[in-house]
Amino acid sequence: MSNPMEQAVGFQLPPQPVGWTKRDLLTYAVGIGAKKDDYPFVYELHPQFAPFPTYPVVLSLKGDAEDVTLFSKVLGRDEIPGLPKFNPERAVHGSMSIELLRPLPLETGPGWSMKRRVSGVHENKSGIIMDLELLLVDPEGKEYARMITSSFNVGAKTTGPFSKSVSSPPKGKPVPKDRKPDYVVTEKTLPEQAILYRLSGDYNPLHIDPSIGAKMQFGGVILHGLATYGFAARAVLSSVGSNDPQALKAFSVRFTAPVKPGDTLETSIWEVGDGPGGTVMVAFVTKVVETGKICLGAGVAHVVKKAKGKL
Ligand SMILES: CCCCCCC[C@@H](O)CC(=O)SCCNC(=O)CCNC(=O)[C@H](O)C(C)(C)COP(=O)(O)OP(=O)(O)OC[C@H]1O[C@@H](n2cnc3c(N)ncnc32)[C@H](O)[C@@H]1OP(=O)(O)O
Repeated sequence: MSNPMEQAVGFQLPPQPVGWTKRDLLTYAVGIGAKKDDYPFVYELHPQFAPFPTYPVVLSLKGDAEDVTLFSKVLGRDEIPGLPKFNPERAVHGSMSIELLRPLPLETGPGWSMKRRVSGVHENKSGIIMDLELLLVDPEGKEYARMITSSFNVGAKTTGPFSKSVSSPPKGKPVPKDRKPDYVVTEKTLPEQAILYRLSGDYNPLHIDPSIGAKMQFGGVILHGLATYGFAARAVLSSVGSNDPQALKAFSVRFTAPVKPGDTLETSIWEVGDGPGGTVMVAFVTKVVETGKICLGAGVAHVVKKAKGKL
């Protein structure tokens, strides 16, 4: 008998209304660790002010909300046929990828949305992973970003091993074992990093209520995967793309170990060849310095290489 999760693969959810303001862009920049001189992302009157390019990754949880939302209500997961009941208290973010298709505006008006479909479902010994493909479009249907986000429902089960996908994130190359990284960026997150990042729209209590992380065996609060993702994207964009907002064309990771607010993140970056459209293909990993564990693995980015200059 076929696995009931077959029905979920390719399932289209209704488009999700989304939107942002300049203030949302500034809030996101701070949530991913931008510093006081991190122009053009932290000052709206700077001549090159622009969205940090990974900004759209917040939208599947933020939607078009301007206020706090209830995390358990925004996932839309129960509408998908064939999947076992979703338990938000046993879900972690498994992976995230974004491809930027055209420059993002500084703010949106009405009519922006994300088209959404389940692009893959996988069951393994640890649980069930659902991949959701998201396409950010303006009111005329012009495409700005394509994302694949995977949620890992730890401990969920159906009839056994299963894996089916209709679309995948950009493929990378493994990090070279025979040479040192071209760049290493080390940054300490703040003990308050999660309470800052959540203001971008992910109000999952896992990142503020220590009792939830304790139940999940994390020993307390953990940082949003997408906050760590943003730290790594800043490291890659500043090293290879000279902080040019248009230089990052794709950025993809797997979340391989939890990070605690206050941990130090070390991102090791290698240029590994040509990427599509005149970009450099970049491979990277991010390590938690205090534990030595890799927290972002399978990192791949496509970046237009830029010489360092003053923005
Ligand atoms: C927008 C919607 C998003 C969803 C909502 C998210 C809301 C957020 O607020 C939540 C968060 O931000 S949580 C914080 C970020 N995420 C994390 O910290 C997770 C860190 N990773 C882990 O804990 C483990 O790797 C763990 C638990 C993921 C897996 O660990 P193990 O159980 O030890 O599994 P392992 O033995 O390593 O692998 C088993 C099989 O699973 C595959 N796999 C592992 N990691 C994967 C990943 N990240 N994505 C996809 N597949 C993955 C392995 O390949 C392996 O497969 P197989 O058995 O077929 O070989």
